[in-house]
Parts: sequence; structure tokens; C-alpha cells
Amino acid sequence: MQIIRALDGLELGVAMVRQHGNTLALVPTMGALHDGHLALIAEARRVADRVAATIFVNPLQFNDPKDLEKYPRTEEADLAKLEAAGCDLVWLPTPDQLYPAGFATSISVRGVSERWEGEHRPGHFDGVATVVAKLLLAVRPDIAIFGEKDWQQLAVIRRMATDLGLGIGILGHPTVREADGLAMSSRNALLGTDERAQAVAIPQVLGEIARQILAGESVAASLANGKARLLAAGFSGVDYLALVDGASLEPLETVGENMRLLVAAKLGTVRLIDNIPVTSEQQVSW
Ligand SMILES: Nc1ncnc2c1ncn2[C@@H]1O[C@H](COP(=O)(O)OP(=O)(O)OP(=O)(O)O)[C@@H](O)[C@H]1O
Ligand SMILES: CC(C)(CO)[C@@H](O)C(=O)[O-]
Ligand code: BAL
Repeated sequence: MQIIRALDGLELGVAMVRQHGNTLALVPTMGALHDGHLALIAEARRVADRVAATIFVNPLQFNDPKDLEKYPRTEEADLAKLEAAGCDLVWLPTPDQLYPAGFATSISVRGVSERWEGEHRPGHFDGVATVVAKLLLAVRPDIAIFGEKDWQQLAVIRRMATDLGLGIGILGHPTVREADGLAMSSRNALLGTDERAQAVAIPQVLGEIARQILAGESVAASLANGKARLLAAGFSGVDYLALVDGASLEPLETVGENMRLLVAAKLGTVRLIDNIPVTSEQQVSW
């Protein structure tokens, strides 16, 4: 696996992995890798001849400086996991490589970025769209893969890639969960033992609400009960718990075609997000 740190080594590194017309899939990450990330690498191996990853904790997308400061960083273990997973190239840019002095450009995606995470983390999606555009333009893969755990992020990135005509396929991968249903997330490492046990209420409540909505119960009442359940389980706050259209991210008050439940809630100082589809074929196994 090639480990690239300098921007001027990237072009040669990418040319080497692309030799003989190999296709390339990119998996952008912020490190602290877990099995969710490794599933994206495995998917990248299925859809392309060669796989690249990036590890970059992007300061531009952290609206809360404390969140940036405490974000887990495990570079050595991450590199070992990527190598074992069959990644061919990893690029670890520094902030000054991506954001040279005087950096003044921002990509802002209207519509899909405005509600939910966009409302609760001002500037977050501008930071995500800007860095993802820069990473994609620097590596120029054929395909880039992102997790459905960050459902709204995936919608923002798809819109940005289409609008800018990047010519890079954006692929989503289903959320990988722990045995009890909790979505894997780098931020789970920040949970204490009691908080980790409480966190399972998130997938449980999402599953319950989905079943209630499919059984014809009122959307508003199901969401209100779910919120009360999260607070009773020990969550200190629920930023949002909503039924949305999975493509437009607009809220749904009644049953629709492409329903998705989204949640963001805080356990102590740790903020967790999750989402599930609401479909009649739904099999919630936790
Ligand atoms: N459980 C998961 N299943 C599938 N994809 C995931 C999962 N967790 C993260 N990803 C995806 O991995 C990519 C990198 O995410 P990132 O490095 O931010 O990890 P993370 O676990 O989402 O961290 P955090 O939730 O703390 O931001 C993103 O496309 C993200 O959606
Ligand atoms: C897509 C991403 C790597 C951009 O920094 C980040 O938001 C993430 O890890 O989900
Ligand atoms: N995984 C989404 C990136 C973030 O929380 O900043």
C-alpha cells in the first residue's frame, strides 16, 4: 500500500495504481477506522480494480471546536487496517495542503443541505462539500464511496458531484451496525460504558417508529413517542427525529414513497446520528 503525505507525490501514486487502465475507487474518511469503513473498502474492491482512501480530519466541517479537538485519531492502527483490507493507496493530506494561505473558496449546496444536520451544525455541509470536491479533484477516481450512515451527507455529495459535472460516480453503502443495532461510528469510541449501553435506544426507537408508521399509526405521535423514549433512555437532547423523503430530505407528515427516518441525539457530550429506511419489506434484526 502506498502511503502518500505530500501533495506532489499524489499524482505519481495515482498514476502507478492506475497503470494498464485500472479503474480506481476512492473512500474518503476522517480516520479512527472501524468495520463500517472497512465495508466501504471491500465494496470499493468489488466495483473497481484499485482502491484509494483518504484520512483527513477536516477542520472546515467542524462547527464545534471541542468536537474537532476530541475527534479520535488512530493513524497507525488505521494504516494497518487499510493495508489488511487490500487498499492500494492512502493519502493523508495536511490542512495547509488542502487550504493554502488565503483560501477563500467554499462550495455550498442549497436545498438538501439546509435542514437537519445543516440546521444544527451551521457551515458543516459547506465544509464537507468543499473538502470532498477537493479530494475528488485531486485523486480523480472513477467512483467514490460513502456510507448511508451519513444519509444527508450522501445526498449533499451526490448533488454537488452532479452540479459540478465531476464525472465521478457516487456510490452509497448501507450502514454497518454492531450486533445490538448501534450504527458503527468513530464517535462511539468517546462513549463511556453506561452511555454505550444507553446508545442502543437509537436503533431500537428507529425500528419501533418504522413499525408504527407502517402499521398506520400517526407519524407525529410515533415521532413524539420516540423522542420521549430517547430522553427516558438517558439522552440529554434530541436535535431532530424526523420522517423525511429520502431524496429531497423534506419532512413527511404522512406516509410517502421513499421514506427515511433520521435522528441526531446527544449522550453526554457525544452527539450520535443514525437513519433507517421505512419500507414494508423492512427486516429490523435488532
Ligand atoms: N457504520 C457505518 N456504515 C457504513 N458507512 C459508514 C459507517 N460509519 C461511517 N461510515 C462512512 O465512512 C465514511 C467516513 O466516515 P467518518 O470517517 O466520518 O466515520 P464516522 O464513523 O462516520 O465518524 P463519525 O460518525 O464520528 O463522524 C463516510 O462515508 C461515512 O458515511
Ligand atoms: C466525507 C468526509 C470524509 C469529508 O470530510 C467526512 O464527512 C466523513 O468522513 O463522513
Ligand atoms: N461522518 C460525518 C462527518 C462529521 O460528523 O463531521
